[in-house]
Amino acid sequence: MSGNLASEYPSWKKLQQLYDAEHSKIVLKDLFAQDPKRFEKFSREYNSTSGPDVTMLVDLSKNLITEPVLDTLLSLIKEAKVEEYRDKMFAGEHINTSEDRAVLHVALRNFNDFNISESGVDEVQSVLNHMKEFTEAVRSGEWKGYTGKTINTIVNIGIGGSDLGPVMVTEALKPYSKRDLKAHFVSNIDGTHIAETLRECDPETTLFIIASKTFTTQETITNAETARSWFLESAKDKAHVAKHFVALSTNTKAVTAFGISEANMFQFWDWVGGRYSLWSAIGLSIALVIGYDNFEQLLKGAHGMDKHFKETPLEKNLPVLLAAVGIWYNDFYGSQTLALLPYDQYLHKFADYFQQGDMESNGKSVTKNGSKVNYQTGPIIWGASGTNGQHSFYQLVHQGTKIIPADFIAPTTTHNPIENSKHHRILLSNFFAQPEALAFGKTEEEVKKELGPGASDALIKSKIFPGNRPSTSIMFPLLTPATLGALIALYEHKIFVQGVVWGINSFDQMGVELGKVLAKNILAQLEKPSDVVGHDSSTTGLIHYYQKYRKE
Ligand SMILES: O=P(O)(O)OC[C@H]1O[C@@H](O)[C@H](O)[C@@H](O)[C@@H]1O
Repeated sequence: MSGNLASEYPSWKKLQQLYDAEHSKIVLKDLFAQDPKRFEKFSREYNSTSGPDVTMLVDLSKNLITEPVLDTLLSLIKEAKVEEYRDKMFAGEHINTSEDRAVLHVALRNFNDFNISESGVDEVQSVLNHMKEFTEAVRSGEWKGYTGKTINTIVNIGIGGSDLGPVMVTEALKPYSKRDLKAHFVSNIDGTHIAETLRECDPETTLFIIASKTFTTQETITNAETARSWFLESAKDKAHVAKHFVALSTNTKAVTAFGISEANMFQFWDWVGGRYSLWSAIGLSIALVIGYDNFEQLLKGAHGMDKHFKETPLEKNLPVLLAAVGIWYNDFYGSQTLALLPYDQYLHKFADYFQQGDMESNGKSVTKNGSKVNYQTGPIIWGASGTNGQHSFYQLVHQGTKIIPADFIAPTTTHNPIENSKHHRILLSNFFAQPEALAFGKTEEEVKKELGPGASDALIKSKIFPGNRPSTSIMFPLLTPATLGALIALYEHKIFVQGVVWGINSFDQMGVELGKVLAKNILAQLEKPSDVVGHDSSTTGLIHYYQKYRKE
């Protein structure tokens, strides 16, 4: 994050030479045949050294790497001063230079371990205490709605980082949830989202959580106002809002102007980036759903990974290793994407979550110094939970023209061992088989043997799997709150390492602003065709079409 161009580091040049000279010789089938210890060499086991016990296996051996490649990637990470910038982050230095802010999501899950001095850090525990007290009051039924009934439904209204984390985590930790507390998440400005949600809510028993760091986001404020009007249609008296609306925000003024009292506001700080905010008050819906103690386990699991990231040498450091292989594909193999493929239904929102986490962080093309990069930065993140993806897009992953690095993620044990864990054994057999098929493929000879004499050449060719397609496999015993915390933190720090190497600022999001400004301008012009000025003919034509056919 020095702002240097990555391509100017000596190791970058060496990697390019290695790629040019070696990549055609990096053939997984041969590498495994030549080295019976390849798995031992390229896999790492993580065991937490603080907080709850978390263990995780990260197997990098099915990646297109050799020891010289990995060593050079680690040298690149050293040359980019990742360790120095990591320490700056943990020390609260303002590494988000364009916004002059510290980047301290790690302080939200620190529990007084690392010494971090930045204003607000000393308030973290008191907000956690407030969250604990509140969640316990709601979950126990002590917190009553305006007619004296207990709360049985929560609606989190937020978007981006104020939505995706809570959605992903509440889904992932469903086994720990209070099943009689229904949770909804409204994000989209499309009125359908709030309208369909409100149809399932009773104003007497619903709690709205307005989650917005800035409390100015158009979607969230509009949805929150709609929810308040809907609520007041029944409750009538504005004084009842206090029992049914709470806010999670850094903006006290806007929260109180909305009509939510400060007592019902859960604060956080400008050093918490939206896409890193599930650990903050933004996690209130998570704490309500899984209980405060489980929420704390999530934080502690993440802290364990923070400690690992901060204290482990590069060659054993999991976020660093994931970042290293990602750079190798992204910048030398020319891969455009990274597929996140959890073989765990509870993680079905994991890829959605890291779409924002990774793409909003590293989707940049100028360095911190303002130089245009001459290499690829953040990958396109996508994915689906196994085995659904297998019956949809895996065809392209196996036999298409692109190299698609993929992370396969699975628990050894399921929360739902139904039918004697039969489902889980089938699921995991697929989890083991897919990376194997990707890596080793199927040769022409094997296809011929299988088809027997007389098979047409075209049929034979269509059944060949080229193999040598890379993947990383991540396993852990069970998807517990602490394990999930560690897994999320693993990817957060991977993103950090890559951002530092690429010299970009992973913590601003200037690219989301332009469209918002244009939309505001257009909104004021939608009334009549003569108001539509200052656009290209396409945009004008589209707005005119809308004006001609709309019915309101
Ligand atoms: O929490 P807020 O302020 O409403 O912001 C929501 C989202 O707003 C988007 O514009 C930002 O790109 C995201 O990073 C952010 O998470």
